Amino acid sequence: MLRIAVPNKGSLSEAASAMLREAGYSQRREAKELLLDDPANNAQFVFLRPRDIALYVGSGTLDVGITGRDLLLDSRAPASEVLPLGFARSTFRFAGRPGTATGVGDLQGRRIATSYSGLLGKHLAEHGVSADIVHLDGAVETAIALGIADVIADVVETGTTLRAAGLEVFGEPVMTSEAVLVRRAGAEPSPAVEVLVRRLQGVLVARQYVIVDYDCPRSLVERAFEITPGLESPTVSPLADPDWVAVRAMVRANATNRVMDELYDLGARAILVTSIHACRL
Ligand SMILES: Nc1ncnc2c1ncn2[C@@H]1O[C@H](COP(=O)(O)OP(=O)(O)OP(=O)(O)O)[C@@H](O)[C@H]1O
Ligand SMILES: O=P(O)(O)OC[C@H]1O[C@H](OP(=O)(O)OP(=O)(O)O)[C@H](O)[C@@H]1O
Ligand SMILES: [Mg+2]
Repeated sequence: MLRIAVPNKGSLSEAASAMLREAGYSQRREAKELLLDDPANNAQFVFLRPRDIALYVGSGTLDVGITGRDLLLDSRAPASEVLPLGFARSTFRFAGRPGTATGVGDLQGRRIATSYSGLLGKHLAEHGVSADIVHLDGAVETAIALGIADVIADVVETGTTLRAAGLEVFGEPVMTSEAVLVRRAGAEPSPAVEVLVRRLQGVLVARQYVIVDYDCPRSLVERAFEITPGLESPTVSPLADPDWVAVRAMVRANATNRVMDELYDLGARAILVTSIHACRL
């Protein structure tokens, strides 16, 4: 049986369960459930703090888990990323009151508040900077106003929290993060994990791509293929009119309208866009 760690609360929790549900697995209905058996898929889900997931997976207690890339690195657990999952995207950055510092090189001897001491410590060491790390559980942005830190290192998404605290980012981002599927480093290949990965990849593709169908004059197909090359190559079917063909190709969902405009301008007609419910590439 495959044992899968899933975040029980926080930014990752709902999106992780939604993705697993889309991939055909059972997910809990009650936020307090800690364990969920999914006999149809020979799987068991264990709902844990996202910060602890890499530890359970790295120790081999659980087979795979969903956590944040930043949490994985912060944990220093012997687990590695198998598949990026495309949600909970964020950057990990330094911030302070305007004018405090311009980069990591200015942080020698300063007090830096963070919930990611492992990640920050490694970054400072890589830059030869010795600073005083103040470890906090959350609400790190308030630490400067309360006088216990000079700068912070924290997760930034929209920047709203920083602005509200009167802080500005400085220097290069320490890292970019998103939700990731993790496995014990060096784990043996496992058919059950491969099925999970293929299913999750199918969800990612179904979310990121649409199918475009259109009719195209035969004389223009080469130029139409440049607009819709598809993943491997577009499907072409004959039409009753020998001068026209029907074309079908996968297109990035965020390019849908640009592609439709370009096809129309080229001379394609009856351009239809359909969402993908599920797929295996
Ligand atoms: N505002 C955000 N936008 C995107 N990702 C975020 C955001 N806040 C946290 N994350 C990501 O969520 C993961 C942290 O999850 P965790 O549940 O520990 O913290 P949280 O979402 O801040 O929850 P809480 O603070 O309620 O405990 C990290 O991978 C982090 O990058
Ligand atoms: O750039 P933003 O879109 O504002 O998002 C970033 C904020 O979101 C998270 O905080 P959360 O609400 O989880 O509170 P916490 O600091 O207590 O973890 C994170 O720790 C940042 O504070
Ligand atoms: Mg938080």
